[in-house]
Amino acid sequence: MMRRFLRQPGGRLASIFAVILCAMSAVMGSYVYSACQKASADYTTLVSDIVLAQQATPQLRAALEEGSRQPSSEHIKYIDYFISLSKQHLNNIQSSIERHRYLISDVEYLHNHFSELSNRLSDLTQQSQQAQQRPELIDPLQRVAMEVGGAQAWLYNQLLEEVRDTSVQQRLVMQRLSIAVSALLVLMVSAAITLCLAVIHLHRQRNVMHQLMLTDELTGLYNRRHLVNVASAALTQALRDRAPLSLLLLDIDHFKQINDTYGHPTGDKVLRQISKQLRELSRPSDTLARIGGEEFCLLMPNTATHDALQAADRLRREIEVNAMSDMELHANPTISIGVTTCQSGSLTFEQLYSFADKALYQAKALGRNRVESLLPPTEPSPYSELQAYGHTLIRESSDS
Ligand SMILES: Nc1nc2c(ncn2[C@@H]2O[C@H](COP(=O)(O)OP(=O)(O)OP(=O)(O)O)[C@@H](O)[C@H]2O)c(=O)[nH]1
Repeated sequence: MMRRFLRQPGGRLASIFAVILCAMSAVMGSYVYSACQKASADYTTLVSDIVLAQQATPQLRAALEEGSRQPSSEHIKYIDYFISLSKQHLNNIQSSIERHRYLISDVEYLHNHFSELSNRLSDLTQQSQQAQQRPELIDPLQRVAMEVGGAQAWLYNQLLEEVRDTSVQQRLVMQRLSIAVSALLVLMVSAAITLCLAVIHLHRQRNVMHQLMLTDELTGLYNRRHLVNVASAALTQALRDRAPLSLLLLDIDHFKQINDTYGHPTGDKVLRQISKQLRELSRPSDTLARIGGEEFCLLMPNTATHDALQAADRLRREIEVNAMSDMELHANPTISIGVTTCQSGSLTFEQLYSFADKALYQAKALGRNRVESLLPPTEPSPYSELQAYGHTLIRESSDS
């Protein structure tokens, strides 16, 4: 079923569309997922940078207190180390913010505070270097360092609040985006499924239409259009293989009487019943069609006249004996059959049909419920075979 669907151009198109939609959906889904992951990782990095920087401030304060108790160049070096550590943290945070500007909504406002703090830390470094030469300068150094530490703590608190606010907003946006993308995915997949179902439906409709075009509604047998197509191909093949091809024309006898006596619905039932029997009695390789009101045609590839006559007589007898066993008709309907054969010659279907039609006409004229044959002029005569079955061979005037 799937393979048949894919073989159709519409089916292939729908499948390609479905695959493209699914691929697009998967790409969008994974893009949103990785964007969420990246934002969360960037946020964690920035927050941990700020927390580390915040931890350096009390360490500096402790070093200053220790230094003021025992002012020595050793302690001042220690203070200097924490000042440069604070500067390093500040630089890290600045470059982290530069790299992930989207994590903070108002960067410009913080920018001035960063430059001011950076300048003050540079001044503090100079002061601590002077204090290393002159330890008595430890008090002014401590006073300024305390002020800078306060400014640092304020800035980092502000920064954390900013980052948290932005992160909450971004999480909200991401959640909405995820919902929108999920809805879009569902829509796309539904569209792809709907498209595939529509193509399958159209494909089925087309098959039904095709079937209706080739079959007869009442009996379910093939119609004349299909028979002509199959016959043309079979004649070409027969010519190529130099093989015989026979055509039987079957007509129900006195069908008008059946209609008149029992009514049209019974007539239809007779037509269906005879069709069913003809179908059961004919070979699968033969093509059986209803080509007129009560007229049928059986195309028999690879069948010589002798075999075609045998088959025709078998059909005639079966219909006469069994056709209407379950219907209350006064007498079983009978059929007359005209047979012709194309002995690997180059005939058209119309030509072949006219020979079978003439043979049928002869069968009707000779009393009905019988088989007659007529061969194309150039074909060899199966006269001796026909004698054996008690049939009459009608010869073309040109042939006799
Ligand atoms: N019930 C029914 N009758 C149909 C259908 N198609 C054609 N007929 C009838 O078939 C009858 C054919 O009548 P005729 O052509 O005179 O042939 P016949 O009565 O069989 O006589 P012979 O063929 O000479 O034996 C007509 O009455 C048509 O109305 C059909 O689909 N259903």
